[in-house]
Amino acid sequence: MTQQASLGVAVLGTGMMGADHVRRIDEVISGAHVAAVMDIDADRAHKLAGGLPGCTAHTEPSAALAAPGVGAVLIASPGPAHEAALVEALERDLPVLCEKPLTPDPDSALRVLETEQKLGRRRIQVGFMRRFDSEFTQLRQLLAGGTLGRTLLLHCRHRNVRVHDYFTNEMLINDSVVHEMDTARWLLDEEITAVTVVRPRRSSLAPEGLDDPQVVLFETAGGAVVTVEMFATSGFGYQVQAEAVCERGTARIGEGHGMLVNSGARWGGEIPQDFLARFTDAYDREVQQWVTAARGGVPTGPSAWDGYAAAAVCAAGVEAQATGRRTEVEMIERPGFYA
Ligand SMILES: NC(=O)c1ccc[n+]([C@@H]2O[C@H](COP(=O)([O-])OP(=O)(O)OC[C@H]3O[C@@H](n4cnc5c(N)ncnc54)[C@H](O)[C@@H]3O)[C@@H](O)[C@H]2O)c1
Ligand SMILES: O[C@H]1[C@H](O)[C@@H](O)[C@H](O)[C@@H](O)[C@H]1O
Repeated sequence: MTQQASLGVAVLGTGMMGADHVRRIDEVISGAHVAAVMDIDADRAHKLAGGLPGCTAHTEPSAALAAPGVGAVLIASPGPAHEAALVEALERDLPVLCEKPLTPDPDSALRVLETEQKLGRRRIQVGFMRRFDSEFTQLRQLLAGGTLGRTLLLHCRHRNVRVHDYFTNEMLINDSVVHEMDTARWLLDEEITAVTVVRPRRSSLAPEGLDDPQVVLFETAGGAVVTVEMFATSGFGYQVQAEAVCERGTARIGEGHGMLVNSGARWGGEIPQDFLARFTDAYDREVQQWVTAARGGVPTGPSAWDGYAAAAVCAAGVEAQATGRRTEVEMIERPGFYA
């Protein structure tokens, strides 16, 4: 029996997510190693590569993709840099795991879809990691099984402790609510057709220029309604929760009932402070599944189509937010290639 070679991954962008994925591939994932890292910050790339035997450091995506031993790409640079990197990876016929967003707008996402279709096989997986979280998976199975009947409503809560000072209203949709756009499409197995945004009174603790919290409402093709409380500066913890209200019952996830401690006349537990802590297992499963598929041929996780659909819903969300009006989502028909 021949032993399959380890997959050499080039990681583009070595900030918070990129560095965490490098650690993950190095320490957790089987069947892969980090063969190259790339960042426009040369020091950052060199420091990271220094701790990894055989890994080369680069400041240009092309150089990293062409580096010795590279057979796959993980893109963790900021969204605006994704399109060029994706197209180059496809031109080299390399499997790609691209952190969300696929690209920041529907037109550029469409160009990526077209390039992948021309290649003739799926090469892209998008980093919507919640699809690999055990609670989200369990909820999807329950809803798909039909014992609770049709899903009528999905209530979501997405709370971050804090955000950078440069976080804007648009980013609240494109960076944060984009996750609910994907999870709602995936949990309900239908497209989102319209978006409305409501702004309650603004928290005095939000950075200037950010109206926080906001409530985002999606309507789906089959008539379900999804509400998302997005509170980016909750201050106390990172919480991602969902409750499906169905014809014959409800189901809730994300309550965080980990260990409860009784002591000193109090009871309580801990709330994770960021996504790296809350979704560690999901990121591990996401990357392992991608590596396994990349070595075997066909990616099975969220596709470029899912990235495009989320970008289309984001565009409607940003317009709804700016105008205060219900905004319909404009999307192309799903190509048979992504059936
Ligand atoms: N799935 C998730 O939960 C999750 C969480 C956070 C971030 N993200 C996504 O991951 C990506 C990176 O986010 P982050 O939080 O790590 O950002 P970050 O700001 O911490 O890091 C970005 C890194 O990319 C580098 N960079 C900038 N321009 C570049 C370019 N053109 N090519 C290569 N590198 C470049 C920067 O120097 C920096 O090191 C974004 O797409 C973001 O939306 C996903
Ligand atoms: O970029 C981050 C990331 O995608 C997190 O998963 C999300 O919870 C945050 O709101 C967002 O700002």
